Amino acid sequence: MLLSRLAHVSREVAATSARSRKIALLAELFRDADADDVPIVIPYLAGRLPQGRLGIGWKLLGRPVTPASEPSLTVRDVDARLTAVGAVTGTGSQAGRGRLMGELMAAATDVEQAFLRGLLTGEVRQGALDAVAVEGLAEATGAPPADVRRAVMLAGSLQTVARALLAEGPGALDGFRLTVGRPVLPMLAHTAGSVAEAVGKLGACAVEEKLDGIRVQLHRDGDHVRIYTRTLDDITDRLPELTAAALELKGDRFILDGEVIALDGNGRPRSFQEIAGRVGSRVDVAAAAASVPVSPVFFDALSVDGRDLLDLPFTERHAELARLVPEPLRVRRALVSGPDDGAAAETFLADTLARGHEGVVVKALDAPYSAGRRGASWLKVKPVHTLDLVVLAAEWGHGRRTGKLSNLHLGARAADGSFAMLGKTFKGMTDAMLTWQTERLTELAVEENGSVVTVRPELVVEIAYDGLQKSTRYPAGVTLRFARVVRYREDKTPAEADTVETLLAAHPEVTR
Ligand SMILES: Nc1ncnc2c1ncn2[C@@H]1O[C@H](COP(=O)(O)OP(=O)(O)OP(=O)(O)O)[C@@H](O)[C@H]1O
Repeated sequence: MLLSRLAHVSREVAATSARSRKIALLAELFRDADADDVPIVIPYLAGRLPQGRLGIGWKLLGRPVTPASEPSLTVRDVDARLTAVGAVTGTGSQAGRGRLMGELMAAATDVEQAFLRGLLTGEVRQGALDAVAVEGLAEATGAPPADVRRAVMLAGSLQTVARALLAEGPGALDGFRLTVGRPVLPMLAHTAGSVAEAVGKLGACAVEEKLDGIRVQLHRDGDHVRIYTRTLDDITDRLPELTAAALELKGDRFILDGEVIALDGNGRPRSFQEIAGRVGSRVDVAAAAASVPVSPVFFDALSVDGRDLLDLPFTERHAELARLVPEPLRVRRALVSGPDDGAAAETFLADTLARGHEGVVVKALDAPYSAGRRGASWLKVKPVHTLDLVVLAAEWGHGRRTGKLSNLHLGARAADGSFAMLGKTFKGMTDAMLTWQTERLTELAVEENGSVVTVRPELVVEIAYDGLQKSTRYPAGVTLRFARVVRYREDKTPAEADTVETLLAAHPEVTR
């Protein structure tokens, strides 16, 4: 497929607000795409690079190049050329990269150049596009949209499903069933302001401890155990304790969902940083396991003995979990019959906080498992408000912070897929964090204007704040009070950052 086709469709999709028109445009595009174009076309449409990071900064893109008069570049050419730019390293690499980028831009028409600039600086990012693309794909291939959606949920990737559908037709969907050994995206939670609000919304529910560790999905098939993160990375080799624990359980074919945590000598949870460090360390696993031993705590069962449990109500999935997993390895919970029983939920929250955990997750008893979605039937309640925001820019620091990128510009997702700036912060950063963020943000830089460095919106940072206040200076009409950095969330993509809409909904006192 020619890049020019994609660039024009991308422009038209962005320009129309009608969902049905977007779907029709994408369906036409998919009809013309080869299965091998898909791994490039889908991320490009959403404004993502299949290579992830390329470190192509604004300096390389800054120079204008006369555009080609006729389109000739295919999407696969462009992808290969960008991979080549990313591969140039070492002394003189900046000049080498500049030359390759110049050649690419010279081969592109003006519409293609604009598309590539947007792609490389993160501006074409269209957050809400994946859902529309699923519909477009269904229309192009004659597959039922609901079946495509479920296949995407189970495959954890639109690209994988699109490629199979375009190559083999609707029959390819049979290959995407819940299977032990193939991870699925985990179900996520919405936020509620209080336990009373959560119980009021859900009625009969389980109130569970919210453990501040790392989400894990554990697959066991006989003696084979695999462990995946919420981004579906395989971390089996880093957590030998989990494999051992899985082999002790009663069943021999299952998929469980849970959290890995570490406890100190007094049985209180160790910090998230210690667990993250442990899970992130690949080198001397035995030494890491000796200094920070971890254990799993499970809260859901997705498949048992080859039976897919996803559509069963939580009560039934939990009964299966309880059959396989002994109580000490299950999350602590209280069953609450509804709002009249709210005091029991409050007591459980207070007790959970006293034991050092960060809050609770309130779960509807009758709800299915919505893999890959932020289901309305899981509501988390934490006393400290935090938001996951995207770093849009950073300012060079002064004094002790000279040479470091310090003051962060923070954005939440807006309805159109762009990011709306909510405010700035230079608080809460450790020295190690400053060094790390300076390095990462420099790689992501797209423009430098005075002391402000604009970056590709890729880094997600967790921010604590004391409240919202009205502000005419910021696009959403509000700004954060006393925002401070808690930690970077490298396990989250910008598409998972909090939205302006949910933020405003959580603060009716400001928007009234
Ligand atoms: N009992 C539990 N049930 C479900 N998730 C739990 C539970 N205990 C801890 N968690 C963790 O909480 C997360 C659910 O919150 P959410 O979906 O908003 O993700 P999150 O943004 O990572 O949450 P946060 O940033 O508040 O930790 C899960 O991904 C999981 O890692």
